[in-house]
Amino acid sequence: MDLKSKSPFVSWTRLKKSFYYASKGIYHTWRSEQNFRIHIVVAFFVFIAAQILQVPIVEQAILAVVIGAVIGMELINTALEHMVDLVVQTYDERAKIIKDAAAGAVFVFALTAVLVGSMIFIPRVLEIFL
Ligand SMILES: Nc1ncnc2c1ncn2[C@@H]1O[C@H](COP(=O)(O)OP(=O)(O)OP(=O)(O)O)[C@@H](O)[C@H]1O
Repeated sequence: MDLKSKSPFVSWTRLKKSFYYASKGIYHTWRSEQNFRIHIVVAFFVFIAAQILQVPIVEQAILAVVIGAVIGMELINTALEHMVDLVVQTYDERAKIIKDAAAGAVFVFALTAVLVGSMIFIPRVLEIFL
């Protein structure tokens, strides 16, 4: 076997390409999905609030994980919506189930993020006002 033709352990060109395509997917979702834009803006303000309220780094990491999960799930939801639209051009009950279940998954993640955010922020905000 020709060893030179073997692909390297890490190809920087391929790595750069995959980052480029991933950023295109994120940009497309930002342009087309209102919920995605809302999640990103909320994430930004949560980060600012965490700095102002001096939330400990471990709790900030937990916030980052739940917010990242919501944003990632929104991207998967967008991919699924496009996949369904590519395959199904007419009304189909199965298409409805796929889209509704994917939207439901985003909703569950978003509710979890709100719950975690409330657990972290509400006691601190109450401490300021009470
Ligand atoms: N081909 C289809 N067959 C049956 N129901 C569909 C179909 N396409 C969409 N639907 C229903 O319409 C809803 C909205 O679908 P749509 O593709 O507009 O997504 P959306 O949730 O509005 O996404 P977006 O965030 O892009 O606005 C779906 O959740 C589903 O219930």
